[in-house]
Amino acid sequence: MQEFPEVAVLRLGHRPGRDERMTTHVGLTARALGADRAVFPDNAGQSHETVADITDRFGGPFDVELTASPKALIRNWDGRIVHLTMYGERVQDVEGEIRSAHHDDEDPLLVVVGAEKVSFDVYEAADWNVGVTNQPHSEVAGLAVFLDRLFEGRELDREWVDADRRVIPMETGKRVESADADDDGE
Ligand SMILES: C[S@@+](CC[C@H](N)C(=O)[O-])C[C@H]1O[C@@H](n2cnc3c(N)ncnc32)[C@H](O)[C@@H]1O
Repeated sequence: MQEFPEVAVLRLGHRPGRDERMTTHVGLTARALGADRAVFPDNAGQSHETVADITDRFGGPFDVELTASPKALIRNWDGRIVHLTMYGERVQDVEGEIRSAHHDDEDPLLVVVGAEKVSFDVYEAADWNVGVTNQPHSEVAGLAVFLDRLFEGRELDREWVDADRRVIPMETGKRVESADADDDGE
């Protein structure tokens, strides 16, 4: 994809046990749909491991990190912040402004998604509070639609580097090849 400043996704809040799959899926969705990095709270070690393992096998570049203080990350973020929330402005109304700012900026963009109730200081810290519909649904769905709008679909054509394996798209059936097949001239 064309080089624009970094897009990082912060998962704010993680309830061990209950949120394991959701936090993992926030990371996998961030990776698959074009973000550069995901940051999880430091009690989400299992999700961190899973996302790192998928990146090792299916390629990157993509980083996943843990933080002891997600709120400090927001407070000290040197760039713009989007907070995804059902109470926010409609994504279709603000996506153009966010995209232009991201293209013009040299600073990274932080996309924040919650788990449970998000405190008001996050709404205030955000440059944009963005709703993907104003209906309650999921952080994974909201993130996927937002990233696809931000990148205007270009993320779907992304090339993956340092992958061990590659899925070959098929009309029917499942085919996964070793990425080394290219090196062997196959
Ligand atoms: C299950 S919801 C919990 C939200 C919680 N009720 C609150 O008031 O913050 C978890 C996260 O999903 C995301 N989310 C849910 N619905 C959304 C929507 N319509 N648009 C954007 N993000 C949404 C938000 O990031 C939210 O923090």
